[in-house]
Formats: sequence, structure tokens, C-alpha cells
Amino acid sequence: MTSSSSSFSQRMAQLAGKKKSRIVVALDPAANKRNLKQFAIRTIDAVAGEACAVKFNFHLLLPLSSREIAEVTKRAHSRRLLCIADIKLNDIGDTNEVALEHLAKMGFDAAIANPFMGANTLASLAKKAHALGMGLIALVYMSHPDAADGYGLQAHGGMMMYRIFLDRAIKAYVDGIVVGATQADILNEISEKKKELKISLPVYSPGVGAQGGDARQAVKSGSDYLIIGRSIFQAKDQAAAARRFRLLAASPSP
Ligand SMILES: O=C(O)c1cc(=O)[nH]c(=O)n1[C@@H]1O[C@H](COP(=O)(O)O)[C@@H](O)[C@H]1O
Repeated sequence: MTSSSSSFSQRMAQLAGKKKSRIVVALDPAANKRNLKQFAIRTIDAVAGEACAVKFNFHLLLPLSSREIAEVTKRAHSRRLLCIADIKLNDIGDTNEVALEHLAKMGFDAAIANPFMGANTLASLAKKAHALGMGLIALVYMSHPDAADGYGLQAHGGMMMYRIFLDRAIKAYVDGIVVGATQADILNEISEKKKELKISLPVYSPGVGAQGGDARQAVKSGSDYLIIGRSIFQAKDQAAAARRFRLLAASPSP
């Protein structure tokens, strides 16, 4: 799907519209799980009708070969799911670019990066991603309990780190940002900021379910897509679990 002429954000929006789904399923098997490729393919087949993308973290990217990963991304594409590589990239420009090139070859449609790398390096990376036909998603405020230790720091001059990251993400023309579903205040603030700036910047929110975040509340606060792992792939009936979250996200609480 990387060869398509439309942007990653457009492809996500189209699939989300067609499937009436805001769900991105994180394929994060435990370290002792066997047959990882089969796990990924089975999960993809189960959730394909309920989700618009799948996300690969180091759970799969480290143990599988690049050929196996390419087979899995191909399967996902055949089931109309986009593929996001979650490597939270944060390095010097040259290294970032080599990483993106490898991910593009394996069939990824987008990658997640950390704006901590710096404003110019992030902007170059977004440009590189677009040249490869990929999207870039930037972390702005993570979902875990001590995310405030980094994203909630006050930087030099008194500005909060997450506001600096948001500013970098906007100026770099990234295709989306990550803000935890557990960060309702930040989601609301960013939603207001987007309205004020009249920009459309898709917000991807992990943290629903296993981490305690609420799907309906997150969407009400401004999440466009929900990244959900354990609550879906560990369910006995993965399709039913994905459907439940799809429907919850489709009807945000009043
Ligand atoms: O970038 C991410 O995807 C991410 C950012 C974040 O702030 N919090 C977060 O949990 N994630 C990822 O989202 C997934 C969440 O999985 P569950 O907690 O099992 O739903 C994992 O792959 C995390 O690495």
C-alpha cells in the first residue's frame, strides 16, 4: 500500500470511513509466545472487518525476519488494513532515514517517531517518509503513568515539553500525533488548539482497556483513532472484542 498516490492520512481516513472504524490493533504478543507470524496473521484475519490498521511493535519487529514481516504486512494489506511500525524512532537523521527505508521495504505505511530528536531532524524525517509514500506519526504525550516525567516536564523558558512536541509535529507536517487515551486534559487542550489553528491533525490514542483508558471518553476528548492491544488480541474472541471497541468509539458519550 505504500505505492498509493494518496497520503497515509487520506488512506487512514478512507478506510476508517468505509469500515466505520477508528480502531488500530496493536499486535504485541508476549516474549514467550510461539509461532509469532501465525499469531499476527490469525489476529489480522480476525480483526480485519473491525479495524483500519494494525501496529507492529518490537514484539514482532525483533523476533521476525524482514521477509516474515513483509508477509504479514502483505496479508494485512490484502485485508484492507494499513500497517504502522511503532519503533518510536529518535536518532540522528541518517540513521532515522535508513530505518524508514527498511520499514518501507517491509511494507509499512507509517512509522512512529519521537520529536525529542529535534525540530529540524523531525521535519527532515517527515519529508523522507512522504518521499517514500509513508506517513510519520509523532509522540506528543504518552499514555503510561509516569509519562509526565518526560512529556510533562517544563523546558527552558517554562514551556511544557508536550507543547513543544506538538509545535514540532505541526511544523514538520507529520501525519498524526500520539496522545494517550489516559490523558483527557491534554486531549481536550490539543483539540481546542487544533480548532484555534484550523488544522486537521489526526490524534492516535493508545491506553484504552488494559491501561485503564476509556474508549468513548477518549473519542469525546479528541482522539481520532484508538490503538488497542491486549484487550483485543488476548480476548478469546478477538473479532468480538474489536467490534465492541469499534462500536464504543463510534458513539462517544454525550
Ligand atoms: O506509540 C504507541 O503506540 C504507544 C504510545 C503510548 O503512549 N502508549 C502506548 O501504550 N503505546 C503502544 O500502544 C500499545 C498499547 O497496548 P495495550 O496497552 O495492550 O492496549 C503498545 O504497543 C504500546 O507500545
